[in-house]
Amino acid sequence: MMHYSTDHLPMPTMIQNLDHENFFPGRCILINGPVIVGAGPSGLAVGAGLKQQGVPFVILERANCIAPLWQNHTYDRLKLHLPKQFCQLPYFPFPDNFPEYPTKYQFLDYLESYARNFDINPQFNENVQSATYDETCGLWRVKTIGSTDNGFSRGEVEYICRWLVVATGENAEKVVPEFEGLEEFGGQVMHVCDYKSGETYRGKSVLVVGCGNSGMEVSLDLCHHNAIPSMVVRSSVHVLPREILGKSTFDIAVSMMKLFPLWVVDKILLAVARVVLGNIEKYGLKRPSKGPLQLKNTEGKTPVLDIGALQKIRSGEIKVVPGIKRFSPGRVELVNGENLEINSVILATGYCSNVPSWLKENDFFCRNGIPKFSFPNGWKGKAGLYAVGFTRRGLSGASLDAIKIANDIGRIWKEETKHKQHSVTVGGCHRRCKSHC
Ligand SMILES: Cc1cc2nc3c(=O)[nH]c(=O)nc-3n(C[C@H](O)[C@H](O)[C@H](O)COP(=O)(O)OP(=O)(O)OC[C@H]3O[C@@H](n4cnc5c(N)ncnc54)[C@H](O)[C@@H]3O)c2cc1C
Ligand SMILES: NC(=O)C1=CN([C@@H]2O[C@H](COP(=O)(O)OP(=O)(O)OC[C@H]3O[C@@H](n4cnc5c(N)ncnc54)[C@H](OP(=O)(O)O)[C@@H]3O)[C@@H](O)[C@H]2O)C=CC1
Ligand SMILES: O=C(O)C(=O)Cc1c[nH]c2ccccc12
Repeated sequence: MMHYSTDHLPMPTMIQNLDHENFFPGRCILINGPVIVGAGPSGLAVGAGLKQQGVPFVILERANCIAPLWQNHTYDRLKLHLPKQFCQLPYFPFPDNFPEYPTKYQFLDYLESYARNFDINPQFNENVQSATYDETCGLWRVKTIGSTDNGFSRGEVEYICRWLVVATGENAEKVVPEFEGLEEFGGQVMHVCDYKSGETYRGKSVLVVGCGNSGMEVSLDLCHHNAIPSMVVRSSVHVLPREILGKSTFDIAVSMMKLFPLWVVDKILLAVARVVLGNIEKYGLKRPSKGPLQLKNTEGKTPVLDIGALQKIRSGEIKVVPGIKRFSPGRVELVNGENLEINSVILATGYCSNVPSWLKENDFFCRNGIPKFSFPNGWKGKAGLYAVGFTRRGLSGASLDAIKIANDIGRIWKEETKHKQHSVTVGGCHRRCKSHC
């Protein structure tokens, strides 16, 4: 049993307000405080802010660990591609000995100590199936299917709460496009979220579909393992050097954004990229018509911060190819008519939010599972609904959301519980924020 100590009593009386039509047959738990869905960096950061203010909460996580995206769905050599000061979570800095670009293992160690430091204990193996606002009682009803570590069902549970914090991320599900003939291809096909290293691809021809940061970095990793990657660039891509004269391009862009409008910063970035990288269009890497930051802001498409793939493209070790027409046994036909013999396919075709599949709400989130209002207005909805980590600003954007959300809930919590202070501390005992019904 999780233990959430709090000085505030649960509110069992509210349960009586739930109407009978919405009667739930499974276990039903009233949460005295917010329910946070997702124990990635965003959910942990909100949890830390709430802990600091003494607000009890529950984090529901479908996986059996914190930050499963980082633990289970990233490749071995991954490093953060933004400098460390843009990737640390609120109230708890990275250790001083971390390098400028921490490895994923260092980042994971940090997240573990973050959770430990704030005594955050998510409820693991709780997959949220639906969340509905019940207007009759003014509470959120969050239904989960629980499982054991071996995958056996533990049945359904309904959590009832006043505040719901959506922290399921922009990368909750892999995007797997359909391709003609892929079922006849016969070789190994995997999404990049399951790729660990190029070790098993030595000497093999691998088609990497997609040229975002994943496609580029996996192609580079394949080169390091003497595999032969061909990378599909079906439309366009912005590649920027990760550093300019030893200083982080991202850091430079952030500084420039304080002085100039976005389009000016984009023009400067592109001019500098042209000097540092040369004309990349001659390698098949057409640049989008929108600038890199404008594209990130409007469409969420992250520019590639090059860590070495471009050099391999120049040398021909990574072959850039156009879009896919169809697959056939052991081969792929491209839109330019070229036909390649390949052993495996790695789909670096991106990720998407899963919010529309479970959150029953039409006002705050768009159909693509991202809040309708962009930064800085997309963190708070109506009726106690919040969203963290959906501003297309990476970990630093998530941290900003988390601070605002924790402070907002903390403020309301303090106001509303002020008058109860005397009655709840009777006996000075700690109480759990959960009550069962
Ligand atoms: C490979 C990769 C590298 C990246 N590198 C950087 C970087 O260097 N710097 C940077 O700033 N950003 C980076 N990002 C962006 C990335 O989005 C963030 O780093 C970060 O993981 C976002 O945190 P999050 O908590 O919002 O989402 P996530 O880490 O995805 O966490 C969301 C959590 O919600 C859980 N969940 C989802 N649906 C449900 C459900 N229905 N019920 C219960 N739980 C659910 C998931 O299991 C997951 O644990 C990178 C992304 C990827 C994919
Ligand atoms: N070191 C790091 O910190 C890393 C960070 N990341 C981050 O993770 C996030 C996800 O990145 P990533 O996984 O690269 O996903 P992206 O969404 O950035 O890229 C997806 C790519 O797949 C292509 N694609 C999609 N469908 C098809 C199709 N049917 N045929 C051909 N190509 C297709 C897209 O092309 P099109 O543009 O034409 O749609 C695009 O090039 C990003 O925010 C990224 O920055 C990822 C890896 C490493
Ligand atoms: O790494 C990512 O995917 C991020 O979302 C971090 C990020 C936010 N804004 C950017 C602009 C350029 C490159 C990376 C990012």
